[in-house]
Amino acid sequence: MAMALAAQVREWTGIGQFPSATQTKLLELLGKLKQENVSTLTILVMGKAGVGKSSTVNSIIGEKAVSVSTFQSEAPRPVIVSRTRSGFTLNVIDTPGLIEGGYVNTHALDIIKRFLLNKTIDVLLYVDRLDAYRVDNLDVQVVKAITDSFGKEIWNRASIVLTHAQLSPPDGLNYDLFVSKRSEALLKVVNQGARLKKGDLQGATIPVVLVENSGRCNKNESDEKVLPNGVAWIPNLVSTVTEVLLNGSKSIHVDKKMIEGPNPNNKGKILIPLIALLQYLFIVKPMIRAIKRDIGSEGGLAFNLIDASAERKAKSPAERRKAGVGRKY
Ligand SMILES: Nc1nc2c(ncn2[C@@H]2O[C@H](COP(=O)(O)OP(=O)(O)OP(=O)(O)O)[C@@H](O)[C@H]2O)c(=O)[nH]1
Repeated sequence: MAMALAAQVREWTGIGQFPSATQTKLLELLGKLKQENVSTLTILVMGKAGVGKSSTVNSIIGEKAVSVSTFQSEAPRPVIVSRTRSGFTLNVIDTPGLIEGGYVNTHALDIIKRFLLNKTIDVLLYVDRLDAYRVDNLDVQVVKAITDSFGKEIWNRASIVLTHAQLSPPDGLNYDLFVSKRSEALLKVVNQGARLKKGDLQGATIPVVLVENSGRCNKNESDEKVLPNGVAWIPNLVSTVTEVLLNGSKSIHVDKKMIEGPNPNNKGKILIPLIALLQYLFIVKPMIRAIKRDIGSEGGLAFNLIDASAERKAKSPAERRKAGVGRKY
């Protein structure tokens, strides 16, 4: 199995597709990782369906490594894309959308968790679109599902990616203002869904990065794809990933316990037989013993009382006999 996986790791030739300015920046970042003794980077890409997860994977790798579809495929499965470059291995895991028919697709989530068994997630890219104007409870549920699966700590290793970033905000709104409003809304969703408390995050906040996967993305004079605010987004995305990786928090290792761990909603149900056993051993059994003891002693006591009153009332020997005084019980 390990050999089969190793055989799939191809040379990261896609990097050569980027304009030289982007290549230089990417190689600089890889050099920085090497300095920090990081030789593997595994990025997990998650989010709702159709938000641009697969397109973002392809943009990072620099080639059409995973298929991009307008419609969700029949049997969605996670896909790992692995590439090496001078001793460094980049793994990007694309996952199926987490929402189906207005609900969190727990089946898809289960498949993702099983796929990740024994893998270590270095960075989570939580993808959504920039050109969406509201957040709702479904967004909170997606974040909650991710948190329930991998723990709150995963948000220490996360970055929010907003696709479709080449847009003109409505009502002539300033681009940066629009971006910050949308970012705030999503950060709120993450805080709410993950129930993050003060101090839960290693850094001050989860970084938000903008992505424009379209082939029609504007370019600067160095031929790099740029956003309306002039930022060359591919090196910016990789730079943010590097910062998250080196922020001092721990990577998330997905073990058996994590994927088979009790759903927090079922915790109570699992404890029921144990509580019943403890109740039997420490409450019911001692009660039965006490009742038995009481019956025994109460019986004797009742007979003694009859004896005593009969003895007091019985005057003649006949009366005493009739009352059973002196009879052995
Ligand atoms: N204009 C624009 N279109 C995008 C962008 N990212 C993705 N798309 C388009 O959006 C559609 C869905 O993209 P995917 O990358 O398949 O989205 P996904 O999140 O992987 O979808 P599922 O696998 O179904 O969950 C495709 O038609 C893409 O071409 C973007 O940044 N800008």
